Amino acid sequence: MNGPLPVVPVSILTGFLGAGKTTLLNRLLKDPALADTAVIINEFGDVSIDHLLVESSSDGVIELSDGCLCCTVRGELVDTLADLMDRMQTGRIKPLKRVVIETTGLADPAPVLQSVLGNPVIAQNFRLDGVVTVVDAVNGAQTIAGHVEALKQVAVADRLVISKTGLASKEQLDALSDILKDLNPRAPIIDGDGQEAGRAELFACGLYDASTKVADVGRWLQDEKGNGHDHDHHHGHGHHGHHSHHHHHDVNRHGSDIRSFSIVHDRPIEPMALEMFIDLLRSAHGEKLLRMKAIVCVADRPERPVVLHGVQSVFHAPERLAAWPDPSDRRTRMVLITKGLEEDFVRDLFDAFTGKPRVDRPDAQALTDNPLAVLGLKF
Ligand SMILES: Nc1nc2c(ncn2[C@@H]2O[C@H](COP(=O)(O)OP(=O)(O)OP(=O)(O)O)[C@@H](O)[C@H]2O)c(=O)[nH]1
Repeated sequence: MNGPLPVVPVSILTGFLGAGKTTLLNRLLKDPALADTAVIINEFGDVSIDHLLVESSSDGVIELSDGCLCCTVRGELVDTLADLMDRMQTGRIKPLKRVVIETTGLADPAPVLQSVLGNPVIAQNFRLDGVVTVVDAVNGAQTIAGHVEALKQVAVADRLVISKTGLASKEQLDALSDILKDLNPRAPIIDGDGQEAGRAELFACGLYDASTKVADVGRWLQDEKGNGHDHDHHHGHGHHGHHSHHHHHDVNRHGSDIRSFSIVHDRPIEPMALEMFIDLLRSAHGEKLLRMKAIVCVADRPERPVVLHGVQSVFHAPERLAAWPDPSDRRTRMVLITKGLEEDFVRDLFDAFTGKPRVDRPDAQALTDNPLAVLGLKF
């Protein structure tokens, strides 16, 4: 007869939108020491792209449905962990050595931590091993100043990984390190490009201990106690699919002007049109574009999709994949998270460049001649 299964360590990988969580995770999953790890990812938006981009040799990637882990999907996280335990106990999956939960970039980590720490059933089988927070070297300081979630993500961390160090100046890096040390004096700061960030040990933090963090962390966790998943938990992500209609908007959670939406397009897009669409969006509204993630069918090589990542005004170099992750679905999918930028505006812009005729909107030529036309400005 088998004895009880060992308690499985759970790591939380967090960090603001586009900080580099999935990139780090992909690197870490190559470490053989992380075989038998289940990865739970949670993505904003009704069209998911992340699961296509997490490279895992096994089918150990579990995607939580649309919504944010710290709000609507919190109950689903508890159910997923319970289900994993059930599958291990009944021998349907091999015993797991670790579970990694990658949160959405807007997740407030306190309720996520509380789900693992505070649920009696979960606590019998899983223990919170640590929180690894990725901070973007270029946008980090500004993001922490502008978004309370980013600040909390830093404060609760056991380890802080600075990503994109190669894109930042020494001054930027020094200033960011000072901010991080202020918010979380005990967490080691790790260079995301270094060897240490790519090894399984990054996750082995020891039992999570809120008392080693700044005093606020204990209070946040305390505040979350009693906030069960079926409560009337307010949030303000706005329009992300079927969850949004029965939720109140709470500016304290994520800001009422934050929107998440997606664009799906089923014809290949001309490279020039794509470039102009991105260029106009970025140059006119970069600061309102918190995140853009896309897998695009480009007309020059429709069999090899292009992956695009925008993080505020920074657009990373596009990547051509060798093939479609799921060959049966070659549609362009784009997920955007914006702050103070309306969905209709972005859709109109996209339609203008992809040739959808609209009588009442400027077309691509009009926009290229006069980009301000799209702003709806009248002179
Ligand atoms: N140059 C450079 N680019 C990076 C680094 N880390 C991430 N990126 C790029 O940043 C973009 C966003 O990276 P992701 O790993 O998708 O970020 P994420 O935090 O998972 O994003 P969300 O899940 O949307 O919040 C991608 O284009 C990455 O290639 C880094 O260390 N250096």
